Amino acid sequence: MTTQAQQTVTYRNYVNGEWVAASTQQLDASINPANKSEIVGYVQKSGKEDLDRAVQAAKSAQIGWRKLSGATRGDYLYKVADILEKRTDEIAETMTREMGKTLPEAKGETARGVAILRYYAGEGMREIGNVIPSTDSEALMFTTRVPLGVVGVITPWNFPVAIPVWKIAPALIYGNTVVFKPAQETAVTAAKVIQCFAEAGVPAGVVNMVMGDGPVIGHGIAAHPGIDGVTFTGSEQVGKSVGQTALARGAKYQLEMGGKNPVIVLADADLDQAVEATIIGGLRSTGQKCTATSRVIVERAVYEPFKEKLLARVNELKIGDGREKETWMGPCASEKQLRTVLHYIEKGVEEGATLLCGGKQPDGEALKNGFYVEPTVFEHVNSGMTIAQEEIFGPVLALMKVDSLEEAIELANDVEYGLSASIFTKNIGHILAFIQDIDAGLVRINAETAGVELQAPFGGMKQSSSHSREQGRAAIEFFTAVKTVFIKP
Ligand SMILES: NC(=O)C1=CN([C@@H]2O[C@H](COP(=O)(O)OP(=O)(O)OC[C@H]3O[C@@H](n4cnc5c(N)ncnc54)[C@H](O)[C@@H]3O)[C@@H](O)[C@H]2O)C=CC1
Ligand SMILES: O=C(O)CCC(=O)C(=O)O
Repeated sequence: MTTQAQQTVTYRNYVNGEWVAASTQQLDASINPANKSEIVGYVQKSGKEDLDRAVQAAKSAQIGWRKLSGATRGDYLYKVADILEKRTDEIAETMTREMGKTLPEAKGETARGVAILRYYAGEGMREIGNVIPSTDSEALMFTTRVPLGVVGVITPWNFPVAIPVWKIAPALIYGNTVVFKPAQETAVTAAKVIQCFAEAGVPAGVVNMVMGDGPVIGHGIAAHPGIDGVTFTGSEQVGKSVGQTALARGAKYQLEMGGKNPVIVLADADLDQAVEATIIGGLRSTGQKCTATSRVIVERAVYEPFKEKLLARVNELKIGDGREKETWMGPCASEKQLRTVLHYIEKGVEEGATLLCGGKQPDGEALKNGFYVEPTVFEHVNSGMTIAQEEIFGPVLALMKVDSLEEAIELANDVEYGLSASIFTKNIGHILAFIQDIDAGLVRINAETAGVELQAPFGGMKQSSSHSREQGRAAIEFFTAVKTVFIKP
């Protein structure tokens, strides 16, 4: 019989084409949030010296990588995609064990990583500039694009495959080299993604991974003079400090941060469709998506039937280990996240909202060792309450009642964030008003607030992002700089 000690692997940093232990000789255990006594793997707790080596490797590899044709860089990404695709089941299983989302969700995310790699592989063959008529009739004027140089990639734990891939793939295709710092909570999954780059033969130094704590390696990336651009996804507080640190030394930065995403349900909505989208948008991945539905704003005429249908569906959801077939919703990704969610639930009750269902850790022998929380629905929530304003990042929905579309949009916009927003209605006039007036980077009609597509721009308004966009062709704006060229015979 194999023991856990025999099975538990130690994952190393990837620097200059080699798997290396951190100079600190310190490790963290990455644990399974569905069963906190299960160690998924040991990961490096690196120091500044490890980061310096990775930056040096990325710098040395940069010119060689930039000088390859886009098509050749694309061929490497196609190879990475093929390898990731072959390893989908294994990597998805690791993701579920390491951060708790259900296996079908983890498989879907890994498949999305494959599709993103292929999308950006093709990008190596697409145009990178425009010809602009010069006022000099003998001259040729055009724009072209060049890479930034070395890009630092700082990612969270909620999409441990998709987010790193949607940052690393465009960075590489446009000719940058990368220093990647994954969230420590999901560093095993990240290491498996980087194994795919290594196995595909991506040249040494082009992709480097340094695991470690945010304030050490994450901050170190933002502050490092050898890093030309920093792309970050995570909390608003950390994002802003990353942005300020990068700006202070004149580096380019891009931040994707929180959301407080509303769904509006109008009186003429298909209520079954709206309920299903609210459940999926709000509670899939245990509500741990920046695009998750958090506020549910319902017109008075349909409030009661909507609430009844919603509660009936929520009460059916099966909580459990994401590896089990019957499980609909897994645990929170970490103890810290569980504490945050419970804190917000407590705050909701304290501030006078009415708890309709959930609100606590579920009972049951099978669940007592994991970071589980019940899907939770509040009503009588007003905009002044903390649960109506702050990002919870957990399976918590706040119901709010309104009398008109205008009131609904006003309420929806009454937060600091502006990432995604949905409306359920059949009225074209209401749809057009919503598209026009809602403060959100992703505007969704008769669809859940989550559900990002890789070929379209992704990003938010207000405090949700640094006003930049990721994914699709929009990625070229961050990962390259424009040169305007004027040629005269
Ligand atoms: N927009 C999104 O997709 C995400 C939002 N969040 C929000 O953030 C809250 C806290 O989650 P955390 O994991 O603590 O997020 P976080 O913002 O602390 O972590 C995100 C990444 O930043 C790194 N980091 C941490 N401190 C840093 C620093 N001082 N300088 C540079 N990098 C640093 C982390 O190691 C991780 O790689 C959640 O409750 C949720 O509200 C969390 C994850 C993803
Ligand atoms: O909804 C999605 O698929 C992406 C969400 C996201 O980027 C995030 O939560 O960080």
